[in-house]
Amino acid sequence: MEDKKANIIASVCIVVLVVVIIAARVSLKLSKTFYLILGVDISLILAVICFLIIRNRYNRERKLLVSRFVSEGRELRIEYSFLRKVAGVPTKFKLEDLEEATDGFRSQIGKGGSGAVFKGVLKDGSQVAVKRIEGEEKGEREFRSEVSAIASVQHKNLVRLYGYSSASSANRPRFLVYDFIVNSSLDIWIFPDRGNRRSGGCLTWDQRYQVAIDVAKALAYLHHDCRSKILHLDVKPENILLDENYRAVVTDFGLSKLIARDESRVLTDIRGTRGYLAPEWLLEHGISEKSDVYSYGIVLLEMIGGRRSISRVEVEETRTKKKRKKLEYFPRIVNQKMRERNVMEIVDQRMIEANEVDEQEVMKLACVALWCIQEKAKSRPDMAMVIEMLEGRVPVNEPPDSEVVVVDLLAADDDATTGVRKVIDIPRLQIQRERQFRLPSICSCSSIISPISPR
Ligand SMILES: Nc1ncnc2c1ncn2[C@@H]1O[C@H](COP(=O)(O)OP(=O)(O)OP(=O)(O)O)[C@@H](O)[C@H]1O
Repeated sequence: MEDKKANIIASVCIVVLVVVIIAARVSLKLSKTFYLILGVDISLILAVICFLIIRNRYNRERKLLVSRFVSEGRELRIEYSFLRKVAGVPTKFKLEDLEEATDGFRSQIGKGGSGAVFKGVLKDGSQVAVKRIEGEEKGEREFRSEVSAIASVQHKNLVRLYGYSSASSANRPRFLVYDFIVNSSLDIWIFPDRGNRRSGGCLTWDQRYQVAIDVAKALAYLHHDCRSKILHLDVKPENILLDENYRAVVTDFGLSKLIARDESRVLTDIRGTRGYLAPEWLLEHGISEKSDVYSYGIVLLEMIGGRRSISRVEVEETRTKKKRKKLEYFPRIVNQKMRERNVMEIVDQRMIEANEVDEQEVMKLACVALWCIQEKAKSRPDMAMVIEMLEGRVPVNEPPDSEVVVVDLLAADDDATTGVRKVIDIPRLQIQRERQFRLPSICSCSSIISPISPR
């Protein structure tokens, strides 16, 4: 616009000067004054033409420079976003992007303690799982620990955090965007259909064994190979996703804790899911990576048996013949059967029927699991050692005859039998020594932690 204006003014000036020359020629003939006016006019016309040439050249160069900067900037931005992707740096999404990706949060694929999870497709075609984190204070804490823990980790058995969207105001939900893992979580592949939770099918023995190794590798990486030690603190089948090849991908870092490499224990508020909690949450001073090892041990047992570590079974009273529900602690049964050399009796019946189970491997997995759930944290192996044992590079000895504490065995509600996380309230828990729960052998269950009052 500016250019056009200047060109018009210059052209008008030239025309005026030419008109002046013509008028002077007509009125003054070839007099001295005419030549003077002609000289001045020609100099002015030349000056205007020079000005136009210089100005246009300057403008052309400026435009070239600007367009070069713009294209370089675009290239830089593309390169930067590529590098972010390669380095795994999470992207910050706008709420509208996520609304568009999830078609207005329509297809819910799961629901956890912190909020619902939706399936979505991003503009570049990537399939994602969008987790909506609700709750003001708790939501913010979970959001922060999840982003800080997972943003810095890269491992094929850990879910990739694609991005996030933080709340614009305090009471609005936050979002975490993960890679979509097609086969959902392990629980639906190992526990038979439970009415409220659909069953995905029955994972084969080989697949279960592989999942055990994959999860061990993910945890070993978090515990030993990251700049800070990362404690997951919520290891359970619901937080182990299965990809298209039924390989495990550990997710949900909402409760995780980063601790310095040289810190061996850390004091923190009690968190996790009933049924998977290590006894040191209440019995010792602080927790450590061995608390994850404990939860992992419970998951191993659940994979072998195709049942929760704590379940309600119906029993008939011998005297009254009345039916009543009783809580059964699976690790205790595993221990007994192992001692009696009847380990195949604890295996998921569906795998036995398919005739696909290797007894030696069952023995090995059960022993590793019982090592992992030892009462004393220091008696448990670390995750690196678990991998060595599972992959057969280190022999697995029979676990020692030590006490194992059952956390929440007498919980009044059903949480421990469903894997649903509940905030655990310490003042409402007490530790009791219950003789009738003493196990006869390797894994003796002598302490019960139960709520003082039912919820
Ligand atoms: N990345 C993902 N890809 C596919 N499905 C997912 C993904 N993340 C979560 N899900 C599904 O959503 C469910 C809920 O996940 P979420 O992590 O919110 O809750 P949870 O682990 O069950 O409970 P809590 O958060 O209380 O421990 C999972 O069990 C799984 O079925």
